[in-house]
Amino acid sequence: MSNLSSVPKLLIAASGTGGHLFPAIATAEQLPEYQIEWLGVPDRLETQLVPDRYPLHTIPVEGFQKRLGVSTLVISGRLLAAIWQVRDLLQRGRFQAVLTTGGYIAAPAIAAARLMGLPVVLHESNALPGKVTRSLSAWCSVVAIGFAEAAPYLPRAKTVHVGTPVRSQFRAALSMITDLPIPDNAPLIVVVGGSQGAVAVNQLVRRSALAWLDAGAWLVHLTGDNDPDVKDFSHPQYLALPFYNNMAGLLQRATLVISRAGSGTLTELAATHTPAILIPYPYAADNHQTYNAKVFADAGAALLFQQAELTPEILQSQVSHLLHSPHTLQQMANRMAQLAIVDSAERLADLIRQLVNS
Ligand SMILES: CC(=O)N[C@H]1[C@@H](OP(=O)(O)OP(=O)(O)OC[C@H]2O[C@@H](n3ccc(=O)[nH]c3=O)[C@H](O)[C@@H]2O)O[C@H](CO)[C@@H](O)[C@@H]1O
Repeated sequence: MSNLSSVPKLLIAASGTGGHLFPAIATAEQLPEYQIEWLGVPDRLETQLVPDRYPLHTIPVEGFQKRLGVSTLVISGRLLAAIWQVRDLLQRGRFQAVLTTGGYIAAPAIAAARLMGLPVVLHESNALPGKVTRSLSAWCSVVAIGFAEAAPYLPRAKTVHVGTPVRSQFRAALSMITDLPIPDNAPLIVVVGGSQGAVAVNQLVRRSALAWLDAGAWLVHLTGDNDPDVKDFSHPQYLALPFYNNMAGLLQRATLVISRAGSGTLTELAATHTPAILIPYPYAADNHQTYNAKVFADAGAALLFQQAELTPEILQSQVSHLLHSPHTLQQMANRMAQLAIVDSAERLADLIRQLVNS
């Protein structure tokens, strides 16, 4: 029988969106010799994705955001209480290290681990690191970065460029999209708005799509489930879905993707070598999606348009032009492939092993 006390234990603090959870799950899968437990927030996506795989502990952390009527004293009190809870969890569970992917859950996780002298790896997937990463990076043993461009924003941290881990569906032999009736040779445009959908992109696409469809393309439009006008457009070659699971198969089959510029989707586009038109979410914190998109545009893998400057006419003509330019699309696909870091999950897992064993 194995001696449980010799099994290294890792606490993963990752919460919120697919962009924070998928890289952490992919890394956990590369650490089969570890006993892993998860720290998240009640009612967030982790409560659906994690409990089947790892024990999930939750603490309420949304209260750290400065809001009208909530004093700094109250916020500090909540943060201290959360640090205390995490410290208790780390102590009772005899964890040896912490991995976090940023966001509000990262603050108490990093503080508690460092107070106990445990190594902490913070993974930052965006080209412009988030506020929590910028303020707490110096406390972490290592900040693993998805984009090399993030390093100059973290001058006091030890950074290692590992890329961003993708879900296992992107790492296996890619599956086909047999559940969608798309003819084999038809050009396919896919629209993705991040894990929540993007209403403004949806409106632009519906006003531009007819020309692409009439020219023979098919369109899979992942609308999210907050779009009130989703029934406003229909066409035999147009499929609108609130969410789709087999993203690896879909992105690989796509001729061109129109997307927001979240780091998760960008990393997946690189993994499947799929050319893209990127429309950064204009209200993302510190406009970080523009920084992500610029990395891909500067590399020649994608075209970048700010939402404010993009009319349906411009989008329609840009897409039509690309669909008639197979050579340009192939070049963009090649540039996408050059941006992919296929062993990112292994690199991040190795970083954790090195710290725990040092
Ligand atoms: C609005 C906002 O601030 N979003 C941020 C959020 O990303 P958010 O999670 O919203 O967006 P990402 O592009 O990073 O990830 C979306 C994920 O959802 C998946 N998906 C999407 C649609 C669908 O139908 N099926 C599906 O599986 C995508 O394949 C991808 O894996 O955290 C990321 C990581 O910090 C940031 O880079 C993003 O800027």
